[in-house]
Amino acid sequence: MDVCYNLNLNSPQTITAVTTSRIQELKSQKVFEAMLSSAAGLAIRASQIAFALLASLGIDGTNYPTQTDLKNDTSYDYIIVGGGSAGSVVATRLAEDKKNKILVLEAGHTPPINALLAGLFVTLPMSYVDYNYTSTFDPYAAGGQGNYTILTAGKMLGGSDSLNHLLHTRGCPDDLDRWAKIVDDDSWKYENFLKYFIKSERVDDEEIVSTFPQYHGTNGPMGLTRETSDKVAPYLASFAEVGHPTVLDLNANKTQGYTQPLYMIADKIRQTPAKSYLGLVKDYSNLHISTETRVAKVLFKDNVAVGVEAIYKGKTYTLHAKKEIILSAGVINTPQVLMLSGVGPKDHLTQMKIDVLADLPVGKNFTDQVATTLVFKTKKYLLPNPLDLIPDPTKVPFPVMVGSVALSKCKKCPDYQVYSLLLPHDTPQLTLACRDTFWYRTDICDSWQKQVVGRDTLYTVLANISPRSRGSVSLRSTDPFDDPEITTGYFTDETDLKNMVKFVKNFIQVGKTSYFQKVKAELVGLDLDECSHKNPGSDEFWECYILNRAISPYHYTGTCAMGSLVDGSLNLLGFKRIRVIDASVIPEPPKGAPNAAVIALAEKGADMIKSESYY
Ligand SMILES: Cc1cc2nc3c(=O)[nH]c(=O)nc-3n(C[C@H](O)[C@H](O)[C@H](O)COP(=O)(O)OP(=O)(O)OC[C@H]3O[C@@H](n4cnc5c(N)ncnc54)[C@H](O)[C@@H]3O)c2cc1C
Repeated sequence: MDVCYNLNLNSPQTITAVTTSRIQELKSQKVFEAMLSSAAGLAIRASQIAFALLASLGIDGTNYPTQTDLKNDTSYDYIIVGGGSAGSVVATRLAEDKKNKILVLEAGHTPPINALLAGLFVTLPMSYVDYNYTSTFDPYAAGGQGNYTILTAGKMLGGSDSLNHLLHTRGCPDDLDRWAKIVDDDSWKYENFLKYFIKSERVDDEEIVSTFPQYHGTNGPMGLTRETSDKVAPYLASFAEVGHPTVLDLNANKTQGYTQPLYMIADKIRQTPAKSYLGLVKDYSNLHISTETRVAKVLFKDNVAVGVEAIYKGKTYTLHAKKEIILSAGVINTPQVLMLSGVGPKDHLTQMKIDVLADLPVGKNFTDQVATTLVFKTKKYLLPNPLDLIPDPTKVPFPVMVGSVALSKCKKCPDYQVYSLLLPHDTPQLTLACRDTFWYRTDICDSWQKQVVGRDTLYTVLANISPRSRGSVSLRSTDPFDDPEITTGYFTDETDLKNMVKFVKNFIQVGKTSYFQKVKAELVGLDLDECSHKNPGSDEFWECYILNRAISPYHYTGTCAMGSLVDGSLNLLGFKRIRVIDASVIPEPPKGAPNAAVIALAEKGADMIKSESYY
């Protein structure tokens, strides 16, 4: 078997063998070698090593609850599987009531210190705090990544929130109203759900709070700060010139327009539920957390969930839940745990030789807001000489704009969302975005980098926030440590490709505005070999471009969807004392990045648990 190398920060041996197919592919494309030989790669590696050393000194340890000593056959009131975005919120809210004895089982580690520093987010993927998942072979929509889509997922307390891109976007009120209809439960309607967004937030921006007091919270655990950079002003004006207004906040009464992002950062620290929520209860004696502990399966007695089987350092523990088990292992792993427990599609479980407890569509409906990238180069004009910049690890290292756009002015909700980064000329920033954040092939990133020498760049990730295509998560084997099989399903519904072409054409109109003309803006990277036979600018060309430059923005949802797998109270259908509370229950994605909705959903989930008679 071919083996490639990945830096493992947790281990004294910094090189570990990793074997997923895409990572093998990356090796064959010499990404890692290129990283090691380039200035950008060296910078990443140097900071990974530096922060590994800090982490190994335990400098970050005080931010989180201490490790519990697992004992076989112990009983708890609630067992939470996965201490990620949702699991941390539920654990905190339940632990606040000291009568509850809570156990959180988290497969990953305590986050390293670079997970708390926004400017270092690029150092986290492909390290030991990432599952390093890849899709199944996909020559149709994953060409730009070497035929396997990279599907980053956080493997640490705080889950994917501990390594995500920090953008706080709630989506559109209509999202919640649709979910309410799906489960026929008005408590999910936006007007009733808004309180959970508010409860989770501590917005540190006077202008937003004073303009929209009815929409925002100022006392919640998740601190939020708005980026304010004067560098983006001419760009915002350009988007306004083509009909997309500049707004103060996309999370209040307006959900369309361009704005500067509200980041999950406060007091210079990344806000993750692991730190911001669990940190509040970290010293409570009723909260028990075991990291590096993989839940293999849920144990049922008849149709009642009574415990879990978990593996810590090679030893298997049986742990009992007197009241409930809450599955919060995320869109990829919650279905894995359920299927290993005998709950899933009958044919698939039978094929895997797993006894079937319930035939349910677990793992179907995998949804991701598939994206593509558009790169404008502009005159070396706006941004200062990068040599004058002193990188600040507590800040996102470049100005960003978020745009939410509907193609029709009559629509209530946006159709696509963009994250536009302003990258200074002659820095490795473009390579960091292209190769080390969105994992394009090295030859693509090298070519883009060459084409922007001496020029500033507007690097835009454009996501289809209402995709119709669906993929799936299934088991590769019955080994709980084996990666599940993930098929993204990107563009399997052809409407998505047609719509994406419309979105791209709508977005690039900005190239015609007065400012873009003044700075001689020009799209780069349109000379891709795969599309050389297409007429540039035609719909066919853009379809080809999109398929060959498709990426995941890592906004997965839907594999245990409300309505088909869980009810409006997030109870697993057909079973008792078991809920799913994480992004997997979201039946249709929110019209924005999902984390804000996941955290609010977990707040609501905790309230629903508290309303049970046995609580
Ligand atoms: C690179 C990246 C960038 C992103 N950027 C943004 C952004 O800017 N804004 C935004 O809103 N959203 C963003 N997202 C998405 C957002 O972070 C996720 O939607 C959200 O974190 C999902 O929360 P969750 O609780 O469902 O799962 P997670 O937060 O992933 O938590 C699942 C947890 O369960 C643990 N686990 C898994 N299996 C087991 C098991 N068998 N036993 C025990 N524990 C287990 C995992 O280790 C993990 O800690 C991004 C995601 C990624 C990966």
